[in-house]
Amino acid sequence: MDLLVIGGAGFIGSVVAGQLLAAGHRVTVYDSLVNGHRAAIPDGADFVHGDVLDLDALTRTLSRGFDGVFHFAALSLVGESVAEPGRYFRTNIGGTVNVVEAMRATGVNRLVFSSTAAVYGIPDCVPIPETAPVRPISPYGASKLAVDTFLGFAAEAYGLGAVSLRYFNVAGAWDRFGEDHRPETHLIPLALQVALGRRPHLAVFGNDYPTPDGTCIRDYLHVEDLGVAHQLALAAAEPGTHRIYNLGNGAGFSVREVIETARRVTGHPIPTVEAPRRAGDPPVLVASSERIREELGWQPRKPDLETIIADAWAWMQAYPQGYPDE
Ligand SMILES: NC(=O)c1ccc[n+]([C@@H]2O[C@H](COP(=O)([O-])OP(=O)(O)OC[C@H]3O[C@@H](n4cnc5c(N)ncnc54)[C@H](O)[C@@H]3O)[C@@H](O)[C@H]2O)c1
Ligand SMILES: O=c1ccn([C@@H]2O[C@H](COP(=O)(O)OP(=O)(O)O[C@H]3O[C@H](CO)[C@H](O)[C@H](O)[C@H]3O)[C@@H](O)[C@H]2O)c(=O)[nH]1
Repeated sequence: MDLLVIGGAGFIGSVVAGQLLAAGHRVTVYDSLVNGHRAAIPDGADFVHGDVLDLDALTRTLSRGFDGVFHFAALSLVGESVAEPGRYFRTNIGGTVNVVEAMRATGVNRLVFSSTAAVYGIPDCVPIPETAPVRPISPYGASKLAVDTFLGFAAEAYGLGAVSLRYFNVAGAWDRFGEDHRPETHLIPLALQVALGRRPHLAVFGNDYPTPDGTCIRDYLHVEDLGVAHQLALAAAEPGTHRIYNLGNGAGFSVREVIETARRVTGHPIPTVEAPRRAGDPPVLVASSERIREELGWQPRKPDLETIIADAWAWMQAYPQGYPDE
């Protein structure tokens, strides 16, 4: 197939683009490089340097003809979104409306969209199924929920076949592709940067949450398993239908448990300091992924936290400075 990966220079998009090429598809990456890296675009992919806010450039790109679109391009830092809601709504909602309008104008009708666990806010119960109430507590989560709502209407009005994948916490590495956000804000890569000697210590954001050790609990998912889910989702995208799937392993780990595991994997003490809570963080997020397991046969191959952290660590040791600067 001929596939467009929007945001394919980023962490998850580059893994999916690489996996699609390995599966024999033709891949074009569309990315503004605002946060991604040119060096993360897989060899063998065509590259268009463009912004999702540029409807003309998107339409020109899509008019080459594609069998499907993966849309990863977004701003995705919960804390930053609390300070800058306008920028988040413009890029995440406006950008996706442009993607869908450009698809409609060019007759491309299968889309896989990166949604998030952040749409659920503070859940009533865990693990969280797709039927749980959606009550985001950050502008980031609200922007992704608005897109999920829009995709339902677009499926009906335009005959779009859309799948929203609501990822929980993604980590790990695949092939030569790994996590290199700048600034890095995610727990696992930050812990590993401490182990590598790039940072003196790690801050633990909040120790008074209503959890057994007082720190936040998350469901960590290997990026390799997430990538496979995208291929299943594209195959399941039926014109006129919008499907939603949660993606996680169904097991929660506290911030302290993640740090303990990173200590074991790296053999480094990883010193920590206690810090205040970070704005917009729900205490517990754990996925029920029963729906995608049952309907699409998705099965994670690397569900355990130790493997996820070990793969991220191997990548970081191979590329201690991350991707080369542009
Ligand atoms: N990392 C996670 O744990 C996680 C969890 C849930 C959902 N998600 C979602 O998955 C997607 C990918 O996440 P990631 O961690 O790979 O992020 P990332 O920042 O590494 O990748 C996003 C890519 O989109 C590009 N981009 C951003 N704004 C753009 C614009 N206006 N025009 C064109 N390109 C633009 C960036 O340059 C970057 O290459 C995001 O939509 C994010 O919200 C991520
Ligand atoms: O230096 C740090 C960094 C993080 N944390 C804590 O570690 C947990 C995980 O934080 P991450 O930043 O790694 O991940 P988030 O849960 O904030 O974010 C992820 O899940 C969100 C859904 O809630 C969004 O989808 C987002 O894109 C995705 O990166 C949180 O409790 C956070 O407070 C720390 O204690 N110290």
